[in-house]
Amino acid sequence: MSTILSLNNISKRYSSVQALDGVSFDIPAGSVFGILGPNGSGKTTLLGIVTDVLKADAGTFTVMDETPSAAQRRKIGTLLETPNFYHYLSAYKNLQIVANIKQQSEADIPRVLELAGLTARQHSAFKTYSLGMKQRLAIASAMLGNPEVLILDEPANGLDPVGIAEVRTLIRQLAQAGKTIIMASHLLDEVEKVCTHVAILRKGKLLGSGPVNAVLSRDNFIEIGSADTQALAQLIRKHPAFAQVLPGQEGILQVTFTQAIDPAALNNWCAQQGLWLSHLQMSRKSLETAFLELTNN
Ligand SMILES: Nc1ncnc2c1ncn2[C@@H]1O[C@H](COP(=O)(O)OP(=O)(O)OP(=O)(O)O)[C@@H](O)[C@H]1O
Repeated sequence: MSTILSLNNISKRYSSVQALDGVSFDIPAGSVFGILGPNGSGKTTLLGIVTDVLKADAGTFTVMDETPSAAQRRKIGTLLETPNFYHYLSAYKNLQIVANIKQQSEADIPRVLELAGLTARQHSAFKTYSLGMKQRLAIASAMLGNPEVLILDEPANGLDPVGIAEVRTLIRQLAQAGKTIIMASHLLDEVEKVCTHVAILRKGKLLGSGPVNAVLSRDNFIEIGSADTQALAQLIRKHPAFAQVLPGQEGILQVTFTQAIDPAALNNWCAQQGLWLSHLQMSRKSLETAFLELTNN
């Protein structure tokens, strides 16, 4: 997978506040990349820098392996704050205005309305829209010109649960169509549900980045048990991916491996070595637990 955006040691200070402190990570093409962190962790500042609204004090970034240029910026659609749509005008008319401001062809309007699932209501006044429809229209406006990359700041903010679900579906559809989505969020749940990758920020510092599963649930272990716990403990140490074994309750062993382990394959391997498992269970530290551990020092 190639890289859409690569950040190298980005720092930014506002008088007494170090909003970003040497942040580096890569965003793979085709990912739904969540920038996750509590309020004030520097997410909006980071998005501001990569969209050229703000200037970093130090550090560099590349877009599609090149120093950012005007041509590349056109490949990025951004939605950093809710656009001021005209309440009495229809979705279509509002998009005409946006297209004219952004100097983009009005011919693209039907396509983005269709993407956002708003074709049937395109001639209704904006004020008659639900919260979810309003946000979908905002995303549609960012998609004018068919950019490869879409940057969204807190796309679920202020929405009701129905609206959140609608926006989530739209983001998934855009990702399926091959777009890279970069979104800031302070909601772990949101990131877990739509993102493939994540970078976690706290007080301007990067705590970790990579595929959601790798960053947020590193402590996967498997619980195993058999009639002869001693023999099992000895055997499991010989497994090619063995990392650690800890005694659990009632003769159950908690085993961690150096790589992802398929439970069926593990069961099969034990049987081949002459030991039958009476207990086998995957145990994954919840994303929530892992996230809290990461963010609370
Ligand atoms: N223009 C500014 N002047 C001074 N301090 C600022 C300015 N903009 C942001 N900050 C501070 O920089 C830090 C990072 O802010 P930023 O908005 O990037 O965080 P965030 O993670 O996006 O938070 P939120 O979700 O609340 O917007 C915060 O402490 C904030 O108060």
